[in-house]
Amino acid sequence: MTVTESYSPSSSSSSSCSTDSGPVKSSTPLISFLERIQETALNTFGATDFDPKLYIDLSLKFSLLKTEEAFDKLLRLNNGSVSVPDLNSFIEKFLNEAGSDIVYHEPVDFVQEPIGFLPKVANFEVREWALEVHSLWKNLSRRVADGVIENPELHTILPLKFPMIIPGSRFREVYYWDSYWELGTGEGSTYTAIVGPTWRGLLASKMYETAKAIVYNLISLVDEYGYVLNGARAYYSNRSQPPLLSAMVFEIYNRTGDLSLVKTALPALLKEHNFWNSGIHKVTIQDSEGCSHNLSRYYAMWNIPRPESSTIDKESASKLLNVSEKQHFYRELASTAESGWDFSTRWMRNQSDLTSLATTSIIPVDLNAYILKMELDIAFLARAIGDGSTAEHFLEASQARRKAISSIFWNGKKGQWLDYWLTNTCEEVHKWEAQGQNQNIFASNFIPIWIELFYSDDSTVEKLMGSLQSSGLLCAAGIATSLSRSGEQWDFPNGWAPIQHMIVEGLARSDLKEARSMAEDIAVRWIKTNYATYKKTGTMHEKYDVEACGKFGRGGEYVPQTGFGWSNGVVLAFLEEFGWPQDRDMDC
Ligand SMILES: OC[C@H]1O[C@H](O[C@H]2O[C@H](CO)[C@@H](O)[C@H](O)[C@H]2O)[C@H](O)[C@@H](O)[C@@H]1O
Repeated sequence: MTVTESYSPSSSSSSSCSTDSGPVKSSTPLISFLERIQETALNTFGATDFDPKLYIDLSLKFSLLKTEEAFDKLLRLNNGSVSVPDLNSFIEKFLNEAGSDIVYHEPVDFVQEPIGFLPKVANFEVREWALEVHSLWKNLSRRVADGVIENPELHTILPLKFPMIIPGSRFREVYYWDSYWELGTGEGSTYTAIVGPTWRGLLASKMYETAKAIVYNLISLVDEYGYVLNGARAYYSNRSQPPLLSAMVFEIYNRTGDLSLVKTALPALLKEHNFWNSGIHKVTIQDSEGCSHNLSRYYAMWNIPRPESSTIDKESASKLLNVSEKQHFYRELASTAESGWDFSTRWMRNQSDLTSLATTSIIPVDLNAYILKMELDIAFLARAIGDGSTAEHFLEASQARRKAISSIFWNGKKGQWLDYWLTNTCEEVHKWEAQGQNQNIFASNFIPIWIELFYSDDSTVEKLMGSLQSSGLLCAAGIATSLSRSGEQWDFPNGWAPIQHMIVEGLARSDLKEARSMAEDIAVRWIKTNYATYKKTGTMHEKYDVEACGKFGRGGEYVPQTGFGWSNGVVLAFLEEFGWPQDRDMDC
């Protein structure tokens, strides 16, 4: 297989700005205390099966002061450990279990078999399975426990007002970009003619109230913080995640025509747009013809270990010698988490060295495609509520970003958009150089095809299809995220695949018949792999099956992840769009 090469845009990989100087959000005393418990638990229980997030998700039974006093009284050995019985009894007496601050919530709009559910799925076996997947929304539905609203200072979970869908497993809170695939997107409104066929996840399940609740929660985060947090925990407040809120509002509006949602959402979307297009997130770059473009990058407001992974981050940083190198690395770790791709060689100067992460020095293709979508959505939604001047302003912004995406990222020879690496992060205005484009292949290089401005251009679609076909990314479970076998979560063969939804969606909307059939082929692979895994393990909940659909593509090397709300969403969305004929079997 093709091996992704280590990437360094120029010989001067350490720019004069390699020391850390960005903004830092303050942590809370509760988080700092839970990190101490985390550290002690590692020393006491040992590293086997140790999940640091478990400890930062605990909540207090009593005040922080009282809990801290009791913790300080525990008898310690030299290495900072406590006896196992002492630590266990402290935890039992003073802390509530991780996950107890969210409780099951019966979704108000769930019915066993919604009217009009997946009308194009004719095959009985597939319908039955799709109904089981649909019923999984119930397993992932939660609301914040009453105790959190009463005493938020005892919890790291944020007191969201509305019910929520969580990814599942160790992720016991709302995640920003996961929410997009859970929500899926909608079809069948009066606007379908304008936007073309679109998608459904929760919307395929006709759970509009649940979908809206997700969006209202995210809006409340923008109201409070100015952006949507990575996830709804206090320790995620130092960064966001790929910005897909506008896409959610757009899809719900298309489906329900709910103007009051649009009116509430618009001010939040404007705030969010400003967050991504000012300060540290904004990068100005001059193209080869001397035109200046504004684009955006990931950049967390944090330069210490991520609290949910603190013990791991410290270990990863241990080979760095001085404080400023460590701070720089910690910021890169958090900024990579902001990208949603934590972690991947996509962000590393040296494939085998995590400390070479350089996310803040990269202008990412996918982020800018999402922001272009945001601009188009804002223009559309503003027009829907009669705000012509905002609509006009954002239409202009979208035209500028479209030009920027073409000038800075597009590589005609490769037929892909390529991430751009900055050579000197200190410059106010960066000068574009051909060698700044990262030539390595990632699924993100294909994401702009999601946007109508690109999928409506036949010659771009044709080039991109050829490029995708020969990329090596097409696997048994659809599109892999990367070709590198680094062992990182977002690299081959572990790369999670929900983003393939956007590529498939763009191809399916193109006027080219071949593009739609390529999209369907990818969707069929994804569905079959999920089905095979489900049949084998009896669940969609974070199960990996190396052998499922092994005879496709890479012959069993690809490890699909069929857990999580977002897998449910993408399966339902694909079934909604392409259907499943009676005579197509489900065998891999
Ligand atoms: O626990 C460490 C990291 O976990 C999250 O990242 C991963 O799970 C998320 C939830 O499914 C997903 O949105 C993300 O793309 C995954 O990489 C979290 O988002 C990170 O910030 C966190 O450090």
